[in-house]
Amino acid sequence: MKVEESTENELEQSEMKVEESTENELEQSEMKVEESTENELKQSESSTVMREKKEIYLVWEDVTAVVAKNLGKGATRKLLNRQSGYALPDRIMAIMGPSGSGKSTLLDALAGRLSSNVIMSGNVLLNGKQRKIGNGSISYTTQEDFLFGTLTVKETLTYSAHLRLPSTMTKDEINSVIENTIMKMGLQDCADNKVGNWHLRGLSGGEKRRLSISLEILTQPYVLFLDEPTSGLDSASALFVIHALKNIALDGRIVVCSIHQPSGYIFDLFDDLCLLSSGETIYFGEAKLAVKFFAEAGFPCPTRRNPSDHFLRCINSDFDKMASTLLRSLRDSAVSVPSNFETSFTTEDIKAKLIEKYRSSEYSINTRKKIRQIALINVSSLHSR
Ligand SMILES: Nc1ncnc2c1ncn2[C@@H]1O[C@H](COP(=O)(O)OP(=O)(O)OP(=O)(O)O)[C@@H](O)[C@H]1O
Repeated sequence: MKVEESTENELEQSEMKVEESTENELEQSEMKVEESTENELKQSESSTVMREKKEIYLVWEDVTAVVAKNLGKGATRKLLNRQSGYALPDRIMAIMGPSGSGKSTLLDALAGRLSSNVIMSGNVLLNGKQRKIGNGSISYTTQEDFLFGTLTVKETLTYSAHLRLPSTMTKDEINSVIENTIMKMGLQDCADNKVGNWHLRGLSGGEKRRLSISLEILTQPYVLFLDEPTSGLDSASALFVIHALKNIALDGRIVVCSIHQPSGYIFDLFDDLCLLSSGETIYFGEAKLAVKFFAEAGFPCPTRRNPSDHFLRCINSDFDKMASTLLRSLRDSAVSVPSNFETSFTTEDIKAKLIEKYRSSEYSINTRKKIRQIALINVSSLHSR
């Protein structure tokens, strides 16, 4: 009897154990499925932030910006006059022009961050809609670097990433975004260096600028606006910054930056050019075709001269004073004055000719055509982030 009882007990117990363990296993496997589905969902949500490539189109048409003069007593001053253009993904655009020509104003108008005293008319549309910075689609980097001197590069990015990336992202995913950003911006060698401040030796100017840009690309905005990203940098650091921006553009983003006077190497990296003078368009189109446009307008770029130097030499009125002083001294010393457009025309004349020429040129016609074509594309709307 006892043997029978114990065998029965053992059988019962072993059956219970099997049932229990099967139940546990089932529960565990159910939990695992739930967990992995949740993880997959989270991953797909975060990969939207990490890898999303969209069709994006930025167009602006007849953008005019005006400020009141004399404390608003009627008179106004035009900062931009009927600017039209478009920017496409995978391309980097330079807004160039002499100081005060309206580069920052145009950038502000496109990014929707004009000062309250500036009145703007015309349209700026991103995928057919007006947008402002602040929803994650658009980022804007100013000339100044606002960074904490006591944090390292990695710490700076980590703080910002945890504050700005979606809460659905796991720690590992956030870390991978940070690592990718560090690689993309070439900050690997200084990732553990402190930013530095007035009493703490830290990053170089170029590294600081690349870190500032890194903070903006963490959230993978569709459009990046940068105001003079190379100002104050030596030529190698400036080239590094523009190279990094070009790589960001090639990731399916639109990159538009104002730049004062790029070196030949840097100019060659730009796909598109918007050349301004006194708020007027001198040229808008492919950067490499600008030399052809200037030649067609009667102001060919001398061989072996940096095109951007030539363009600014033609439209920067500051050269007039220098040219007239030089001419006077040549005449006084009875030296024959060389005859070229630089001595035959004032920059005001050259500017007027170029503005006129551009308005009736194929470049201007093509720009309008392209803007109309873009308006007809049924682009998907962008997510606000
Ligand atoms: N909010 C404003 N109120 C009044 N005038 C303004 C305002 N913003 C810009 N301006 C004027 O508009 C002109 C163009 O300024 P903007 O900053 O766009 O030029 P820029 O080409 O970027 O010059 P820089 O290369 O020197 O930065 C300047 O004469 C400037 O004083």
